[in-house]
Amino acid sequence: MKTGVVLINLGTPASPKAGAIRAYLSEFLSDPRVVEIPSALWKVILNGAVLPLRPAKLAPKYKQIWMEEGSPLLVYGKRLARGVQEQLDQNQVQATVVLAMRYGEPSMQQAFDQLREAGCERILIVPLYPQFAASTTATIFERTLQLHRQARDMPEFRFVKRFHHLPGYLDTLASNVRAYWQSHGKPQQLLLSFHGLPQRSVDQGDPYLSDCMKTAEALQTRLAGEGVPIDIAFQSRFGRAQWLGPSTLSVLQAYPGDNVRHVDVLCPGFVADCLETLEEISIECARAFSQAGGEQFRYIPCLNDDPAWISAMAGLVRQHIAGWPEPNTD
Ligand SMILES: C=CC1=C(C)c2cc3[nH]c(cc4nc(cc5[nH]c(cc1n2)c(C)c5CCC(=O)O)C(CCC(=O)O)=C4C)c(C)c3C=C
Ligand SMILES: [Fe+2]
Ligand SMILES: [Fe+2]
Repeated sequence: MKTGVVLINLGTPASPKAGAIRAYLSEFLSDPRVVEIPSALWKVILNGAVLPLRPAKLAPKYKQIWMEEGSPLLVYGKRLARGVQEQLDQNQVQATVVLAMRYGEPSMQQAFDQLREAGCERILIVPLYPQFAASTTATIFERTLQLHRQARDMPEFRFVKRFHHLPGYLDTLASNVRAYWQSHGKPQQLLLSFHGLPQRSVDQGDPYLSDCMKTAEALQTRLAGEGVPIDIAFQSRFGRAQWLGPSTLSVLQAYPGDNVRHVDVLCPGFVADCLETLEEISIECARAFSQAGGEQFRYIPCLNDDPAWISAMAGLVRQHIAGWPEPNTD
């Protein structure tokens, strides 16, 4: 019985131009799991203000972070999928690994077509989000079934809900921070910045905040011997509703007033660098910190294509596909 593995991240525009950004944002922000205000009202705001204005503002930002091979989120995703495939092959684990994006390309539909053509009857879905949120992880689960709504014959699915507790994920993050400090020296403060979420989602039972806090505690435990204080904050607020706080920007702007002038920022909720880390944190937040009197701002990169992270992901995949019973094909 053939097994397929789909590693799925959020998605990113096909090019750093306004037209491609508009197409991507339109698909992303039309997902009712992402923006939960009444759909008739949201359609007016999305088509009347967000889609006409935001792409032009984002285009120069995407251009600044674009790599030779494409958008960083996609480039690192491809490297991760290739690395996981190599590790499974080396260990004689028979599975086909593909990368997909929830919005844009390579699409989830393309991934399922590829796995169906390869004859995969079991599919493991791995959202590339360590912490569960309905707006990121659940929408991938839902889309998986939606894309098979017309199917007369379906594969078996397994869904990985989250992996914030995975030792290989936490250990690699902690050892990267330690290695960074060994090469560059320690800061006065380490700030863990997670992507934000509307406060309402958490009040309604989304476990995202709790997952982020558990991740932060596990990193604090691993880095306790270093003597660097650790704070937690939430970035990338979108829209006017109240989002989880404190906001990364406000924390960074307040540090110099409290005599914290050397800060390192790590974004443990992103497994790959992207617009939110390379532009919002490394450029915008760095500038705001300096304008508030900060002296040294350093951004510690995401796990990206780190070999230890690729091994951790391959291990997670192996754990999930081991012991998956052969379906009765009689
Ligand atoms: C890591 C987890 C993420 C959560 C949780 C999340 C929630 C969330 N995001 C938006 C709106 C936007 N996010 C945007 C970019 C973006 N978001 C994530 C991850 C999470 N989002 C990533 C990895 C990226 C980067 C994509 C890239 O191309 O590099 C954007 C687009 C950029 C912008 O316009 O600022 C928006 C919009 C909402 C509303 C939300 C929860 C409700
Ligand atoms: Fe986001
Ligand atoms: Fe952002």
